[in-house]
Amino acid sequence: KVFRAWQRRYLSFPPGPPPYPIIGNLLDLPTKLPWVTYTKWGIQYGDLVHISAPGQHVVVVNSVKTAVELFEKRSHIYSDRPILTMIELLTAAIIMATVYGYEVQPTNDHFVSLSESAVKKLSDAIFPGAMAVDTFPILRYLPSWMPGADFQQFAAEARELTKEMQEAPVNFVKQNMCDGMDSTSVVAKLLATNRYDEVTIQSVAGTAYAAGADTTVSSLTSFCLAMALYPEIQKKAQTEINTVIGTDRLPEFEDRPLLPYVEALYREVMRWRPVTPLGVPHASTEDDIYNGYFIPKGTTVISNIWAMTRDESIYYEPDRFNPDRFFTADGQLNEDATILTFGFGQRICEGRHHADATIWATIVSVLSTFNIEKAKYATGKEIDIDPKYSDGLISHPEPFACSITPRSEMAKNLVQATAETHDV
Ligand code: HEM
Repeated sequence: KVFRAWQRRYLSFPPGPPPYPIIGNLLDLPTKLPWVTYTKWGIQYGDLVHISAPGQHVVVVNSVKTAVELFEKRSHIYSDRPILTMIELLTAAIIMATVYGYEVQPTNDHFVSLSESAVKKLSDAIFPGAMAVDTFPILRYLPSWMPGADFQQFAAEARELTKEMQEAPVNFVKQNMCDGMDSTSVVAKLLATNRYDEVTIQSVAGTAYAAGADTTVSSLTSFCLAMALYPEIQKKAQTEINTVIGTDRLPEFEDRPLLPYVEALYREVMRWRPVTPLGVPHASTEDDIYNGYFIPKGTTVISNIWAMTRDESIYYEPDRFNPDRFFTADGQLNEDATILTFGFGQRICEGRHHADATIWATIVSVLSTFNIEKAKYATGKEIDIDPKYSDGLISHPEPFACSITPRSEMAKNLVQATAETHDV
């Protein structure tokens, strides 16, 4: 105890922007694209940046090396999750396709819209500074009509959305089971065992869906964006696929080792625009000293994956989409195969193998069958793309115009068959 008191008194926190009395760095906390500000602070203050708000210590980790030191080598300390008042106000977890045996409609799907709205609410609320109520938990007791208490309204809406998102698809599965149409989906199997209560099943299924769907879509949209912006890279990958696979079948997982350029392109999609630029916050469960700095128990520890993927000592011209950076001088794939956007240590993404397989399979299938290009005005002039990304836990490219056209007979037949199935 005495030693701990000594530590607290004589060791300093890691460097960071100077705090004001009482409110700490409250006014410095960025709410828009926070990873950009954190990256600038990283350049100014170093690998580990400390910021504070009343009752809250936050440490931002800006390099892979420090992330490995804290989240992996000291995983017994840095593997908890912070309790955010705002998230508590929303109810815990979110939700939903293999899980429910439900075939999503090609457009305007009700369940998908429900979950997108609820995930967006959660995503907007998770980082320090996003919600004043996280900094001053006492604000939760403000009546909802008070000025400044609009988060109450936000929380009420999010709670309602989350509840509906969790309940609606499980009810759909129950109906299908009654009609004898579903015994294979995860939810149907869990319901059939009679071992778990329905709310638990709703939460588990919802969490898997929420964690997986939006993230994967964001990566694949970034892939389309990169292909529209870098046609020569798309061509190079297509040439590799044509040479190795030909044009009369789709690539399969067994072909993966034979397609190194596609592999590098996949790694570059995940690096160029990391879906989770600030990971998901961890929290420390013990006081710790790192490099002579004091990190108190309960600190929120943020992995600045954006900064790690912009590290110019590893990734030359980091904003350029360039799969060649993953090759050695003698043309072999290099060892940089870790996808940083899946996070670190004990809390690393549970669904990373699933995501890796889904994203790779979609990328290689699209490359083999379609051309993605900038869209054109009626005059034939190309429509410029100025790719902006959204805020929040999961960052998405904002909508952009592009043209997707079948490039092989096989693709044309596929498009025709899909159009007939969906009557479009
Ligand atoms: C591009 C796709 C994906 C990305 C970028 C992604 C990213 C992440 C990140 C950054 C974390 C937190 C890691 C950390 O705390 O350091 C995480 C956790 C998690 N992910 Fe993913 N994820 C993706 C897809 C999926 C999929 C497909 C599933 C499920 C099928 C999934 C399930 C989970 C779960 C359950 C956790 C919580 C792990 C824990 O807290 O212990 N994720 N993911």
